[in-house]
Amino acid sequence: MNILSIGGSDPSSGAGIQSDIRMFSALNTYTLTVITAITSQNTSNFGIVEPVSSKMLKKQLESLFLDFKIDGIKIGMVYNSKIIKVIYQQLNKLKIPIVVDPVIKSTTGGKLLEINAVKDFKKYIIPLATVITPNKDEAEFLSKTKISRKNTPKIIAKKIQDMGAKNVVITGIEGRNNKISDFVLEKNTKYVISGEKISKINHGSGCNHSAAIVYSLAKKKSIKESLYFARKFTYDSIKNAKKIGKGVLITDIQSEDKIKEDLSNAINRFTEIKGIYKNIPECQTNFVFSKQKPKSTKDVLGISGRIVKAEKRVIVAGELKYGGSKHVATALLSMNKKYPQICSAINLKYQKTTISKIKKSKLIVGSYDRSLEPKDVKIKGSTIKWGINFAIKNSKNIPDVIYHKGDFGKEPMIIVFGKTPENVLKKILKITG
Ligand SMILES: Nc1ncnc2c1ncn2[C@@H]1O[C@H](COP(=O)(O)OP(=O)(O)O)[C@@H](O)[C@H]1O
Ligand SMILES: Cc1ncc(COP(=O)(O)O)c(N)n1
Repeated sequence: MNILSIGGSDPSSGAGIQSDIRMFSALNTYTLTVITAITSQNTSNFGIVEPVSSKMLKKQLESLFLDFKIDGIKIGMVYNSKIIKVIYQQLNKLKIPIVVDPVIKSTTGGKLLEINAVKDFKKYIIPLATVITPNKDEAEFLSKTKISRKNTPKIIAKKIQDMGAKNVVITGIEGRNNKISDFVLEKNTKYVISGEKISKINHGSGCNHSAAIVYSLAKKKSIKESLYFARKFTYDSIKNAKKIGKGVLITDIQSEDKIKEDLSNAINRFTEIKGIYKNIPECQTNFVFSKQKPKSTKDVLGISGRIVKAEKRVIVAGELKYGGSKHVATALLSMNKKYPQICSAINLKYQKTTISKIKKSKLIVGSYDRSLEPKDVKIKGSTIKWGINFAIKNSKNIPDVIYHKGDFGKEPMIIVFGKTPENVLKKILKITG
């Protein structure tokens, strides 16, 4: 998936284009970027702004539209009227989700939109928005109305919707009991997404929120699903905010989320492989991905249920959890001990046809014979560890696949290994179907 972020450069990478690259990368998404302005800022102070020329902006956009399929666009800092008009000319005919984050002032007080550009912002940028995400201050500023008992968030959101945005989210409305809420106005419905307020002053949460929304919309999720996803994503990024500079904290995403995201994407794609149900064994399938240097199955993410066969479909029963898999995770741990770069694995049904496809596809295959298993291994219940080590010892290179033909009362099995779930998936595509 390719997402385009149009916005300002923040050299401290806490917000703007650089923050978007970090966030989209954490979501496993390729980021295209068009810079509207260069800023000098850090976590304490905002310096100066140098907008790019209309010509430079137009050329950047054209070069991307000529080359890439773009699945969604995020618009952040636009700064002046000239920039606004070029963006409008280039984007107004597009039929992909566009999320507008109306950045007006930075957390550190810098001006991100010239006062005399506000009119054009309303005229040209707001109507491009599939979703617009003003925070409370920005919503009040754009609607020229203070939120009060009389002027509810709904009234203010409606004013912004009337400027042309399809869906409006007013973020960061603080409530009682340490709650922070986002008010949502879709075309025909309104709702509030509420949650716990984290007491951290941070830089980047608004950028992360709009980035996560466009990511989810580009994946064809509904507005509501995307907003819930973005809220959770942003919450995690604030929770994980770090003191990198001397001033405000910079939001970040834990790498665990990346592990989850990568595995979850691969599992979804696995379930969509045509005819894959034929490769699910009686004991069902698990797909795992470990942290670096895993010590136990607790460091291995897997499905707490299994991927199960339901007639000619496969479905994921259970959720992703560390420690969610026992058998496949144990096999992976043995493999990872010898080859630390191998962090992902899946088990598939043993079939002679699959083995011959594996051999033809030039993948490296190892195997073990459970009937040769020493008695003490059986008693200790460490069959998998013994088997994988046996197969590794007898293989000159890193095995892509290890299988065994079963034993009395034990189902034969194939395990495919790889560095990442994506890597495992590529191998599966070679040997199934
Ligand atoms: N301290 C906080 N604790 C939890 N969630 C927050 C906090 N601050 C903002 N959010 C949430 O983060 C998302 C981004 O909003 P916000 O930070 O208000 O945007 P902006 O950076 O434009 O001010 C929203 O979903 C908002 O509710
Ligand atoms: C280039 C650029 N774009 C956006 C923001 C707003 O982010 P924040 O409100 O977190 O300062 C920023 N500071 N700089």
